Amino acid sequence: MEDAETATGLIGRSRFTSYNLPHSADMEILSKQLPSSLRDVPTGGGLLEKQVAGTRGNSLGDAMATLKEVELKLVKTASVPEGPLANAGEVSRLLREKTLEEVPPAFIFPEQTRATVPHDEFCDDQDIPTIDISPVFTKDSKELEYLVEEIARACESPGFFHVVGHGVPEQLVKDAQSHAAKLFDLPLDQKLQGSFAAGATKQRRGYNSTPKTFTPSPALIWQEGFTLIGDKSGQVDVDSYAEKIWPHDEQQRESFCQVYREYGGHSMRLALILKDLVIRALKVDPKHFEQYFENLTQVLHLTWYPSAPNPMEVMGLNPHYDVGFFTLIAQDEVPGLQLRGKDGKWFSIRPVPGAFCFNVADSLEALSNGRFKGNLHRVVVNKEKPRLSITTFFVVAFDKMINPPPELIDDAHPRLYRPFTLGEYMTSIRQAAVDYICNCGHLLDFVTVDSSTV
Ligand SMILES: O=C(O)CCC(=O)C(=O)O
Ligand SMILES: [Fe+2]
Repeated sequence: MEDAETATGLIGRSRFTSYNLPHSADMEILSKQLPSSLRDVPTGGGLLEKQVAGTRGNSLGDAMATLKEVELKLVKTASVPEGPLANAGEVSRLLREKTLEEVPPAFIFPEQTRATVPHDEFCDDQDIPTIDISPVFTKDSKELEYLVEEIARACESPGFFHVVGHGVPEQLVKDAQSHAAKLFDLPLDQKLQGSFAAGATKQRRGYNSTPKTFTPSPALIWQEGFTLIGDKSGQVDVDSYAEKIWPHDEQQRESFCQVYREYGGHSMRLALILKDLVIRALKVDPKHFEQYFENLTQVLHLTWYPSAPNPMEVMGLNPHYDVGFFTLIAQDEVPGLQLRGKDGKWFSIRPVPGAFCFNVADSLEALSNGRFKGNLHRVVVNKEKPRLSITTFFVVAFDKMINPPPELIDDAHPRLYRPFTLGEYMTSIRQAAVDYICNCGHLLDFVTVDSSTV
C-alpha cells in the first residue's frame, strides 16, 4: 500500500535538508556538530516553542533531565490546563461520562501528520518474533545457546520482539494495569497533586495531564501519563507521588505503592537478564559493557490512551525512536502500538497475552555499532476502547562515553557513531535536533561519524 502516509511518514536522511534548524548563537557551535549535509540549511523560527516542545520531549528525556528554573517555568506555564478541552485528563473524564462527541481542537493533528493505518491493521505474525527466555532459568546449555542466537537475529531485525517465559508473575502485571487504570480514573485535581507542575518534583515525573511529544504541530497528544524512576536495586520512587495523591487514604496509597514496588523489582530483574542475553548475542567481551550498567536506571511510564470520537484525527504518541538501551512494554489487550517496517509501511503489533515487547533503543544501537537496530514507532487510538501500557525504559550511565567494543569495529564494519554521552544526547544534541525528530528523524543521525568535527 503506497499511501500518502508511507510517503510523508518515511522521512530518512534524504529529507534532512527540509528541516528547520535552530538559529542564534548556538548555530555556530551546532553547525560544527552537524553532518556536512546539514550545514548551511536555512534556519527556521519558533525556536523557543520548539525548545519547550523539546524539553517536554519524551517521557524518558523529561523524566531524566532536571529542568533548569527557566525551563521549569516555561513547561509549567505550558502545562497549566488551558481549559478543560485542552487537557487530556479532562477529556478522558468527559469520554467516560459519554459527554464528548468530537475531538477538541487542541488535539487535532494537521492532516499530513496523521496516521492512516488504523489500530487493528496488523503485519504477519511471523514478522515479529515471540521469544521464550525460560532457558535462562532452566540453564539447559543447548537451549540457552539457541536463545542467544534468536535474540541476536531479532535485535538485528526487526529490533522488536515479544518476550515470554520471563518469570514476571502474570498477576502482578494485571495488578499493575488495574492500579494504573484506577489512578487515571481519579478526579483530575487529585491526579494533579502528584504532578511535577504541583511541585512534587522538578522533573517531568509523576502525573502528566497534557503531554506533548515530538509533534511538528502544537497539537496535544491523546494520552495521560504517570512516570516513576527506579534504580538498579529495583526500587522505584512511587511513595513520594502516592503521598501527594492519597494524603488521607493510607490503604489506597499502600496498595498502589506495593504493586509498583514489586513491579519495579521484577522489571529490573528481567532487564538485567535481557541485557546479559543481548551482550552475549553480540559475542563480545562483556567487561566492556560493565561501565554502562553500574547505575542502570529504569523509567517506568504508565500511559492511558482514551478512546477517541474520531481516532484518526489524534495521535496517542507521535513517531519516535527510544533513546535508552532497550525498552520493555506491557501492552494490555487493546492494540495501538505501531512500528514502521523496513518497507516504510506502518503496522500494528498484535498484543501477545502475558508478553513484554522488547524494543532496541538508541544507546544499544550505538553500542552495537549499528548491528542491532531500533524502529520508529508510535501509538494510534481507536473509537471503542481506551488503551493502557506500562512502558519501562532502561537507561545506561549518563556520563560514560558510548563507544562500541573494539570487536565490533573493523574494515567491514567501520565506526558509525562518534563517542558521545547519553547525558549530552538527551540534552544539547536533542535540543539541536528537535525539528528533525519532530519530523520522524532519528536522533542517532546527529552523532554519526561524519557529523563530528574530528
Ligand atoms: O504505549 C506504548 O505501547 C508504547 C509507548 C512508547 O513507545 C513510549 O512511551 O516510548
Ligand atoms: Fe517509545
